[in-house]
Amino acid sequence: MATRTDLDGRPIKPITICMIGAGGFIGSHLCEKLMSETPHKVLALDVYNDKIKHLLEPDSLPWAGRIQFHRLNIKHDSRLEGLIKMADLTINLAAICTPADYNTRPLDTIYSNFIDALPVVKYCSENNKRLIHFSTCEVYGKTIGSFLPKDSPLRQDPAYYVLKEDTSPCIFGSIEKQRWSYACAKQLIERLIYAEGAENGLEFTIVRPFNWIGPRMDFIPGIDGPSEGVPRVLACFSNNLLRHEPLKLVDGGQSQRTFVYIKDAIEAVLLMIENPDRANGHIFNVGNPNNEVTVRQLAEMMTKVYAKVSGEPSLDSPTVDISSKEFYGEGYDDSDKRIPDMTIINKQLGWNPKTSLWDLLESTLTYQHRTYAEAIKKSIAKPTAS
Ligand SMILES: NC(=O)c1ccc[n+]([C@@H]2O[C@H](COP(=O)([O-])OP(=O)(O)OC[C@H]3O[C@@H](n4cnc5c(N)ncnc54)[C@H](O)[C@@H]3O)[C@@H](O)[C@H]2O)c1
Ligand SMILES: O=c1ccn([C@@H]2O[C@H](COP(=O)(O)OP(=O)(O)O[C@H]3OC[C@@H](O)[C@H](O)[C@H]3O)[C@@H](O)[C@H]2O)c(=O)[nH]1
Repeated sequence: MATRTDLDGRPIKPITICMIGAGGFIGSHLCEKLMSETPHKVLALDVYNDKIKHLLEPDSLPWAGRIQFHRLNIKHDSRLEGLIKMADLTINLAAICTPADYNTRPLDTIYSNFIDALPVVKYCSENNKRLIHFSTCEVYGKTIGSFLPKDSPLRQDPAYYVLKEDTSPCIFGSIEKQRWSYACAKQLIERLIYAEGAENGLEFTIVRPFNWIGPRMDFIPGIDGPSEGVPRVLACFSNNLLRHEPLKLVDGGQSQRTFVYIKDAIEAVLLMIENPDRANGHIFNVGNPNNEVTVRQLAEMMTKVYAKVSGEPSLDSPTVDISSKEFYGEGYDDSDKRIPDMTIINKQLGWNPKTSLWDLLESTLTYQHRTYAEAIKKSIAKPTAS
């Protein structure tokens, strides 16, 4: 491998990374990138390894020896501190992060996103280890603009909706709207990490992902996940398309999101890993402000793209409306709009997303079709046990 240099032209020294939650969607892509393009070592911690099996076996892989899987639950495992001590950098991805859980399992959500992250922060701080912690764009909550009258011209003014790391407030709903249990827990762990930096000198970077999507995201209910499970929107809509069912639009699909391709976003994380002087002490939005759609538009686009990649015609009525109460249950609420400001990440790391929404959906739905279409056909054909 040719000598790699950082953004300031200095050679990059190989490091050891303790990656917690390495077996998830983002972790699997980050491990893949680190193995194929860098000399770094990864201690991969998770309760599952299905999504990184292809990187762990067989032993003849070119990166064998550079990635080591440790099956552990950070809630109760005394090996955690030792593994953090062995590494130069810890990346914490572990979390419950599917909205269907926030209002139905608020205790698990708060424990996972705040309490379980505490020892990770503590061990990094006490052992002078650098930490990259995954937070979320949900810490912004709702936009200021959403509180303006519907016909206010100010709603069109970016000052009322663009989300900036250092100036935007965090606006959540009332306590009974348990949707915000996740965002609030993430906000508090961000504040704790920031305080560890300020008072005890912890070297940290906080990442706020804005709807990263791509292959291996979540699960397809009944195929590689529980049949009653509700994953995030990409997997929900993929599941509907694979089963030739209408896509369900929660409360009419009016909420807006910006989607970024996982492979673009992983480039940003690699820049953070390899440019500590530029990344330490910062909170970074990582998203694609150019890929904004309403959820309804996302459904329409996915329907078109899926017809193209599968060669199967779409339904006459491809979508159906459903109330949030019916879909998610009591206590659901939603972020209205999420446009990331890119000033800080541009200035510090020179990063910009590249992939359009159409292109990222095309490669992702090609993957979904190739991975799941046969299994779904078989599961539908199989008579159900009586
Ligand atoms: N994907 C996105 O767009 C997005 C957006 C905002 C924030 N995030 C944040 O990024 C991080 C990773 O998200 P993801 O999309 O890869 O989710 P994911 O659910 O695919 O990955 C999380 C991984 O953490 C593991 N994990 C959870 N609790 C654990 C524990 N106690 N011990 C060991 N492992 C544990 C899970 O098994 C899973 O493999 C999360 O913190 C999430 O909140 C992701
Ligand atoms: O089948 C579905 C699923 C979801 N939706 C809607 O689609 C939108 C996006 O839903 P997602 O499940 O992807 O989750 P959200 O964007 O609301 O939150 C996510 O954002 C950032 C991360 O922290 C988390 O991964 C998650 O909380 C929501 O408005 C939701 O109500 C549907 O209309 N139909």
